[in-house]
Amino acid sequence: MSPFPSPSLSAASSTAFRFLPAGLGDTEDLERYAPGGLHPVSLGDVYDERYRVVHKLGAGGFSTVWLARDEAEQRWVALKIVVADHSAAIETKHVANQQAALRCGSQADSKLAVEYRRFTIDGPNGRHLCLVLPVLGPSASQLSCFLDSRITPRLARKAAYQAAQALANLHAQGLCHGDMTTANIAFGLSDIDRYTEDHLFNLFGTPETAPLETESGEEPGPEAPPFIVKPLDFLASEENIIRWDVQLLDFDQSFPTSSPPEDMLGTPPEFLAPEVAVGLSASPASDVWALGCSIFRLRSGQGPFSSIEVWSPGEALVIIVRTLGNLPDEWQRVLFDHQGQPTRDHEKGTPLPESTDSRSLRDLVYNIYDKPENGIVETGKIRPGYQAWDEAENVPYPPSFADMAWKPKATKIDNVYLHGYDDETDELLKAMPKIPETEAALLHDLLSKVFVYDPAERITVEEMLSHSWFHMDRGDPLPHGH
Ligand SMILES: Nc1ncnc2c1ncn2[C@@H]1O[C@H](COP(=O)(O)OP(=O)(O)OP(=O)(O)O)[C@@H](O)[C@H]1O
Repeated sequence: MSPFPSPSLSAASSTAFRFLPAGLGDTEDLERYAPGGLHPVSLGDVYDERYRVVHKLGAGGFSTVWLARDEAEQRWVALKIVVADHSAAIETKHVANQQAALRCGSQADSKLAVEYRRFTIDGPNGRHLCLVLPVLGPSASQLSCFLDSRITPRLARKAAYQAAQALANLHAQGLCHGDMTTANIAFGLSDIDRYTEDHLFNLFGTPETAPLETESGEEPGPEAPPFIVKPLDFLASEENIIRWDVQLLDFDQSFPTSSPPEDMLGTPPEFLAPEVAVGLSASPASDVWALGCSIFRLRSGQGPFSSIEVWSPGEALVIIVRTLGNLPDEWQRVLFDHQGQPTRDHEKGTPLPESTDSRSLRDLVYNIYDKPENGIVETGKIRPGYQAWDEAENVPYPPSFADMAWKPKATKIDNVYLHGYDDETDELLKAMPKIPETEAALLHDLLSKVFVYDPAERITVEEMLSHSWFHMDRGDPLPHGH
């Protein structure tokens, strides 16, 4: 059990829902179609007299992102439309830093995906910042996600190296990213501008939509769109247009190394460096910690300090301590409030709870599992079958993705597909083939230089770039077509 009540869970349980789920899987938070929230976008809308919305690319905590045709330049763009409440803050807070990131990103081969331009939209829910971005493929969080999706070891090393190069590039310019997570590492697409709208629909299907309905049966007002759109799935096509290249995106939290923000970073706690979690400043070293977490997730499908119990800095520290041992003495005196945030207020704060169990970074690394040959493992045991909720989960990616990604849930162990988070799955995972020992030794060596408490002792991203784990494939040509 978590020592802190989860803010997100308690907020959700106390809120009545206005809208019925759209039944399209993972979409934006529909309740944010309200004043101050998301802009209601419909397919076919034209913004800034030139961007025609053709499909949806995704949604995040603060925005919806749309595939749009730029009629002025005859090219595809991603329109990121930020919630109204957040727009002004992003616009004013980091303009200078973003400009610096833009300058840095405009250099050839910077591996930073920076916006082409920005404008604002006035709508029923307020004024929204709208960023015009290059269209990218799936994020590393989508492609390397627990039992749903994994990337091949070779691609994991390449993507990790490129993410490290991108971060080194930023650091060399005196900037920190501030939100270095797998959600902000995205795979590129091979020349999407060569496709017409019809061609894209042939590849990925026409947009799937569902009417937006309210719990009460009343008609939604102008604050909500009439239809919700299912995001385009780049892995749903037989043709693979995803490149073996990644870019770093989202510079909303970037800052000059010389003036770190005073507030806690908005980074998901599982990527938060321990010094930041105890209330000290973010720095290039805290980016390196987050990069280490991202590298582990790229290679294994999950973060080293991820868990359903990690919602706050305090909870992240509990799992870090369980893995790396006691915090430095001074940090042990820091108190945490009931939401797991560090506080100096002795009335509101309590020390971190003592860790009762432990695990090692070494075990985490050496237990990374890989795809079995042909997606099948036979142990000789007879196991009871398991009925998946959605049989599509057990269908592997099309063959054109074979050298890039695989689905653990399409893996059969004895007669059972890998399915969910229960004791049986833990048992099934033991039968999966593990990362080769030579690679595990290198990865463990790299990560033990990253996951060091003292930021001054932590490896720099520049130093990381020469580590042998990244260069294991040196001399081996990339798979055909990459
Ligand atoms: N340039 C892009 N090209 C293609 N898809 C994109 C692009 N930018 C974002 N997306 C898609 O939109 C989703 C949301 O984007 P993003 O994570 O940047 O939003 P956000 O509101 O800043 O969210 P958060 O802060 O929660 O990460 C991403 O997961 C991705 O699927």
